[in-house]
Amino acid sequence: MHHAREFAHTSFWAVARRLPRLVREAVALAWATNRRDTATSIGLNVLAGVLTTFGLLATTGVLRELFAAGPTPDRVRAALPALVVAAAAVSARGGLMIAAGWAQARLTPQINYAVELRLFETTTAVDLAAFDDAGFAEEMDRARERGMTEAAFIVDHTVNLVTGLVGLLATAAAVAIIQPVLLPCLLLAAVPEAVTAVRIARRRYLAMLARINRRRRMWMLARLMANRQTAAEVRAYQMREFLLGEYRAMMAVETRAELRLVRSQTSTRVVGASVAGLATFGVYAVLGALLLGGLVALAAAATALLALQSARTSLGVAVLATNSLYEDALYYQDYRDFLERARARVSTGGAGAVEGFDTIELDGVSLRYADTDRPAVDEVSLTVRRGEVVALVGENGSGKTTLAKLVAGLYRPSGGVIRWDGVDTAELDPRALAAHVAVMSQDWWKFPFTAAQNIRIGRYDRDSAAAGPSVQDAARSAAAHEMILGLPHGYETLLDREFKNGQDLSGGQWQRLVAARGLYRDAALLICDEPSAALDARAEHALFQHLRRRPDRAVVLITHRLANVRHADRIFVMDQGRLVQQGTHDELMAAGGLYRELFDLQAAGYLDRAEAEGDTATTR
Ligand SMILES: Nc1ncnc2c1ncn2[C@@H]1O[C@H](COP(=O)(O)OP(=O)(O)OP(=O)(O)O)[C@@H](O)[C@H]1O
Repeated sequence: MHHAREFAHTSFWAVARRLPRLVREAVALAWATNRRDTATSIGLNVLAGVLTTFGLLATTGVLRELFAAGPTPDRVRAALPALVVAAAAVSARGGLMIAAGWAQARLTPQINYAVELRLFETTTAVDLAAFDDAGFAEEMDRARERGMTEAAFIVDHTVNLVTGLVGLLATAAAVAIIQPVLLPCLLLAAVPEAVTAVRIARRRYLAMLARINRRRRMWMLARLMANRQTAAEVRAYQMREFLLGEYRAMMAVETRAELRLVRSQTSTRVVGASVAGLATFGVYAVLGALLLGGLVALAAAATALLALQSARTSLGVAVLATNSLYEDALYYQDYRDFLERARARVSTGGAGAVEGFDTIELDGVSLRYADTDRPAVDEVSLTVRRGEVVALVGENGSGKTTLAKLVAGLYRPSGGVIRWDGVDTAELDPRALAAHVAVMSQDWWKFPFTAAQNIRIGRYDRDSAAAGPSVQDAARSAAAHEMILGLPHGYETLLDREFKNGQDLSGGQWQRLVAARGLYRDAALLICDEPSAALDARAEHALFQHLRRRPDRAVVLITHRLANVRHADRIFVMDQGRLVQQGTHDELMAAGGLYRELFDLQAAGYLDRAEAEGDTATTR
C-alpha cells in the first residue's frame, strides 16, 4: 500500500529520471543469473531494431521505383531488388524477435528460482529471535508475497523498454535519412498515445490504492470459506451465511469501484484517441504540404506513414515498460532491503569445536523478548549434567519453554552466560553446538512428509551405517511403530490430507511421531517440552521408559503432569521467569512452597474426596 501510494503520486518524469539506475539493477540481476541469455535477449532486440531501419529504407526504395514514370512491368522489375531486401529485413527481424523472446522467456524462471533460493537461504539461517520481531515478520511477508516475484518482471520490463526504445530509434533513423523534416512531426504525433497510456496506468493504481483494504478483507474471507483448517468450525457454528453475506457486500462495493474505473479509463481513452486522431491529421496535413511543395517525394511520404505506425507501437511499449518497471522496482526493493536486514540477523557465533558436554551451566541468564517490558527468564542460574534427567516445572507463562530454548541454544541470553564445560557458548560454533541438541517442541509442526521422513528429518544426514537408532527403533520407543504400520502405506504414508492419498493423524498420534523424531536424533542433550500432553496413558508410559537417565545423555523435561517428574534427578521450579525452588521431588515436597502446592492440587484430582481430605489433614 505504501508503494502504491508513492507510485500514484510520482510524476511520469520523476519516474523516467530514475530509469537509468533501475535498468542498471535489472541488467545486473539478469547478468548474474545467466549471462548468455541476457546478452542474447538484449543483443537480438538491438539487431532487430537495426533491421527495422533497413526494412523502412528498402520500402522507400520499392515505393520510389513503383511511383516512377514508365510502363508498369518495368517499374515492378526495377522495384524487385529493393523488395527482396525489404522482405529479407522483415523476415530476419521476425526471426530475431522470436529468438530474443525465447532468450527472455528462458531468463524468467532462472531469475525466479535464483531469487527465491536466495530468500530461503537467508530466512532459514536467521536467528530464531528475529521471528519474534513483528517488523521482521511483516518485512518477510512483503518480500515473499510481492518483492520476490517482481525480480523477473523488472528484467522483463527492462528488455521491453530496450525493445521499445530501439524500435523508436530505428524508426527515427529511417525517417531522418528519408526526410529529416518529418522526424519531429512523427514524434509529436506519437505523444498523445503515450500520454493516454500513462494516465490510464496511473488511474488504475489510484483505484487499486482506494480498493486495497476492501480487497484484503475479501481475500481474508475467501481464505476462511475455502480452507481445510477452518472448514469444521464454519460448519459447526453455521457461519456460512454470515461469511457469504460479508463477501457479497464487499463484492458489490468492489464491482461498483471497478465499473467506475472502467468508465474513467474509457473517457481517458476517448480523449486520448481524439487528440491522437487530430495529431495524425496534422501529420497528414504537413505531409501534403511537403508533397505539394515538392520537398518530399511521394514514396518517402508513404514510407513516413508506415514509420508513424511503427513509432507509435514502439513508444507505447517503452512507456508501458517505464511505468511497470518503476512500480515493480519499488516492490523488488523490499526484497533487497529484507535480505540485507535479515543477513545482519544471521549469527556468526564463535568457531570453537563442540565434542559434547559434561556440564551445561547457566549463570544469571535472562531473556527479554523483543517489544516486551518484562524478562521471560530472569537471572536464572542452574547446572545440567550429562547422565541426568532434570525437570522444569511451573505455572503457565512462568518461563519454562523460554529457559529450555536458551539451554538448547535457540535463543541467545540477553543477560548472563551459558557455558558448556566452562566455555561460553558465544565462543562455540553454533552449528556444531546444535548438532548435540534434540528438542521435542511443545508447538510442533505437522510436516507434510511421509511417516518415515517425519522421523528421519530428526537427523536427515545420518547414513545407515552410523551409530544411533533406526527409524523403526525410534518409532518403537515413542509407541508409534504399531500406529504407523496401521496406516495405509505404513512408513511410506504421506501425512497431509491436502495431497492425494495423504492421511492425517490424531493429535496424540502426531505427538508420538514428534517424540520418535527427537529420539531418532539421538543427541547428547534431549529437551522434551510437554512431550506427552496429547498422549494416552499407555503411550505416555512407554515414552517415559525411554526418557530415563542414560550415561551419555542429559534430558531436560518440561511437563505439567507432575507424576512424570517424581523420578527426576533435580526439579527446577519456575515462577514469573525466576527460578524459585530446586531439589528432588522428596526434598521439594518436604520443603513446601509452589511445587508442593501444584503437586497436591494435581494429586487431589486422582484421589477420591474423602481420601484427599484425609491426606491433607495428615499433612497438616
Ligand atoms: N516469542 C515470544 N515473544 C514474546 N513473548 C513471549 C514469546 N514466547 C513467550 N513469551 C512470553 O514469555 C513468557 C514465558 O513464556 P514461556 O512460553 O516460556 O512459558 P511456559 O512456562 O513455557 O508456559 P506454558 O506452561 O504455558 O507452556 C510468557 O509471558 C509469554 O507470554
